[in-house]
Amino acid sequence: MENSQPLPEEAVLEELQRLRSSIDNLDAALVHLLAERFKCTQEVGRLKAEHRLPPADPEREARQIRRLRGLAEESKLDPVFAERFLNFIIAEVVRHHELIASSMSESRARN
Ligand SMILES: O=C(O)C(=O)C[C@]1(C(=O)O)C=C[C@@H](O)C=C1
Repeated sequence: MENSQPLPEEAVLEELQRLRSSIDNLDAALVHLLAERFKCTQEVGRLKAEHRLPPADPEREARQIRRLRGLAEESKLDPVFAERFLNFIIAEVVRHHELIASSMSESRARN
């Protein structure tokens, strides 16, 4: 900020520490949320494999992206970033679904 007085060094460090402590809490929340999301998607993967449904559902993905972009805009988050982030997660989920499907089809072939 151009017109503000420089903060004394100790106060700067305290402010940095305060912000980093919030960032650490938020990062922990993100990890917990992602872990819960992956628990759900693993169940979806098993259900899809059991019923021989395709791992990816592009129409569902298009709806999710549209919805998330809208939420991002409302929250002043870059919608391009939100879309990339969701695509990154979904790509990993689809990879898990494919692994579940191939291990299920191998075990079907053995029995
Ligand atoms: O909803 C599904 O069908 C899922 O498999 C979950 C999920 C997701 O991670 O949200 C992953 C892959 C699909 O292409 C769509 C969505």
